[in-house]
Amino acid sequence: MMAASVRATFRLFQPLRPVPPMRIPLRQPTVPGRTTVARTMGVLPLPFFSKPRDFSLPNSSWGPEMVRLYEHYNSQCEVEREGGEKQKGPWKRLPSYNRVLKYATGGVYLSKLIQSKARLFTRNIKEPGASFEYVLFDNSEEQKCVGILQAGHLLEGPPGFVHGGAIATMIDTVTGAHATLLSGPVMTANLNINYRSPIPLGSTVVLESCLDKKEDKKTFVTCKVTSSNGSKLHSEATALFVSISVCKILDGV
Ligand SMILES: CCCCCCCCCCCCCCCC(=O)SCCNC(=O)CCNC(=O)[C@H](O)C(C)(C)COP(=O)(O)OP(=O)(O)OC[C@H]1O[C@@H](n2cnc3c(N)ncnc32)[C@H](O)[C@@H]1OP(=O)(O)O
Repeated sequence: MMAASVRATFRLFQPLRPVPPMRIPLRQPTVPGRTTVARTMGVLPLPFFSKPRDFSLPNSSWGPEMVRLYEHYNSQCEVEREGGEKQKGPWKRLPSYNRVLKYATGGVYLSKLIQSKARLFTRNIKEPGASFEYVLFDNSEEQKCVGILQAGHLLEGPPGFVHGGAIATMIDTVTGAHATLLSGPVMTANLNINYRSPIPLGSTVVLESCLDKKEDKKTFVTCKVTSSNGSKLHSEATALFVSISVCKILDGV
């Protein structure tokens, strides 16, 4: 019953794609002598206006390498043309929330309607810098997605190094977000990782996901994890994502 009503609601939010945190203006520009309040104020209850936290923005726990790489890609999200005019650049920063529903159009509202405790596990350690600090950038023209990860102290596997499962999680996150952008809703069907050299805990690494090929429901991507200056290969992976319908997820697959 619950699944059916959620499914009906979710259809309104298709297709799955990122949205800016707030699409509906709270207030429209004030015209002298007239107070204008967005019409939607009467439609949506006030708590729905709270802005979700975007975890992909710099915070005080980010080290110099994390900040440097963030700035490197972020500076290419908007480029200045001759004459000073700004236009979209080749890269796009992807926002990052603590609940998957918030990625869908209108999902911020849906996320609040469904009072589930479910949270995206890469974004649920309260202490900044303790686990996965990451930001994703997408380059649709080159069909590439890059993740910059600073691996915190709670991700330890072998003493002083990052746990292989945490590395797999981040490869799945970067390739999964990339495949979603390429093909819409997908699930990981296969993830194959070769761990080449350990990642020191606390270090910043770069994950680069590239489209290999698309065949009907299948999206094949490859991923490389390298040190922040690209000199060391830490891991390489291939992944297969299979397109699914959102209704299937809501029905419990
Ligand atoms: C703003 C940003 C936007 C982005 C916004 C994203 C935000 C969010 C961020 C978080 C990102 C986290 C990303 C995590 C992503 C998961 O971690 S997903 C969780 C882990 N994965 C699972 O639990 C999947 C479990 N498996 C399944 O549900 C089903 O087996 C599958 C994978 C959906 C496939 O089932 P199906 O739809 O029935 O597919 P089926 O018809 O059997 O097969 C289709 C084709 O795929 C092939 N295939 C299926 N499975 C396999 C396999 N394992 N190996 C090889 N081939 C296979 C079949 O042979 C078939 O091939 P063809 O015959 O067509 O050539």
